Amino acid sequence: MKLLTETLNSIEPASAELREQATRRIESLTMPHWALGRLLDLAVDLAGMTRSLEFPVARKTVVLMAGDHGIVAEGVTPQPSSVTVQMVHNFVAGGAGINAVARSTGTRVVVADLGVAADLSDLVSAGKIFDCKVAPGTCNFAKGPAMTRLQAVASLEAGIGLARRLAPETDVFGSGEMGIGNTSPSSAIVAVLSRQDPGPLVGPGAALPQSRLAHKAEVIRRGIALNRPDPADGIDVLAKVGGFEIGGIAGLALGAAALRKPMMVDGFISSAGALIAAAISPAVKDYLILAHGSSEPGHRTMARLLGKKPLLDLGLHLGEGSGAALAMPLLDAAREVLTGMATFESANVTSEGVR
Ligand SMILES: Cc1cc2ncn([C@H]3O[C@H](COP(=O)(O)O)[C@@H](O)[C@H]3O)c2cc1C
Ligand SMILES: O=C(O)c1cccnc1
Repeated sequence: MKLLTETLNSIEPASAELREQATRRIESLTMPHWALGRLLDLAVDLAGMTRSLEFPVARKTVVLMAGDHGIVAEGVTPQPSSVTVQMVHNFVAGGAGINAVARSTGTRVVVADLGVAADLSDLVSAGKIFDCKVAPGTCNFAKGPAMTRLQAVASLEAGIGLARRLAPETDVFGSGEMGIGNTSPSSAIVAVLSRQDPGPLVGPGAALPQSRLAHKAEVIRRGIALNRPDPADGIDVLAKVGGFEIGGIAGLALGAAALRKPMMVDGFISSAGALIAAAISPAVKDYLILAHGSSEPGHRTMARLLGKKPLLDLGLHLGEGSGAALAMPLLDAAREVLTGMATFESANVTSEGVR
């Protein structure tokens, strides 16, 4: 609890002064007013987060958190839990979607076991993954809480610990996850925090047939009614209906914000983690960038709660951090625009009629 408290105490809002300076600089650059659109909004955001007009974004790290879910016993996903550990081996071997996308954008991928229901000691002792296992899978939240409050705090602190450990070699964090069944806790989290029925927020996840969606929604509805998570208490929501990797993502977001570093939020599950972080500390939102709009239906509500517009809209619904890795080059473009463009004055271009 000490690490969490200390982290929460050191999160400050982004700098309004640096946002203002970035805006003034952009208005002096040789283009019609705000002609690079949301790339410029991104540049302003990054200046405010990092307190620098020359914000560093070169070193990008997606932290891929893995965990299993007791709710899988309710038939809410077409896949068996064993796919989680199989995919962890695939990530380490470089063969997954995230590995391919990350290679193409110069993004490093690190894998952490937050709660996989399998023995991963071989990969841990080989230094291939971080061992942050809270427990081998959550409990079934249709029958009781997914985890204890202590475990929820442990998962948050594991994420904070990863942010701190990776910070010396990271300018921008990205969130990623793997955990069969994890669209169900994510749907529960957005339902609780938006105070809505889960029905319209629930989607197919990893290809659950349309005919099973009503069942998935009903399981989640029952889990919420049974556990009665308190929407005003993010740790309680995480403990009652969350997941260990979701707690890890929330912790990563808190840790990054405390370090004044941006975190690129991936899709549906990562946004659930971001929502938990924001429920615990609203100022964390200043340090979050929403990479893309997931095709999972509840994601629009998540984006609204986070107060963010996704950068990309490509129909992605893979997770793993793939959308976060894909959006990373936009940060380089934002930096280059702010630092590399000429001003009207320096290039001797008239700004008449532009401002
Ligand atoms: C082979 C495979 C690779 C994946 N990579 C990410 N996910 C994604 O699908 C899972 C969530 O969907 P649900 O809640 O329906 O189980 C998560 O592991 C998520 O990362 C995958 C799923 C599968 C099957
Ligand atoms: O948007 C996502 O992150 C997502 C959606 C479905 C399944 N897995 C991940």
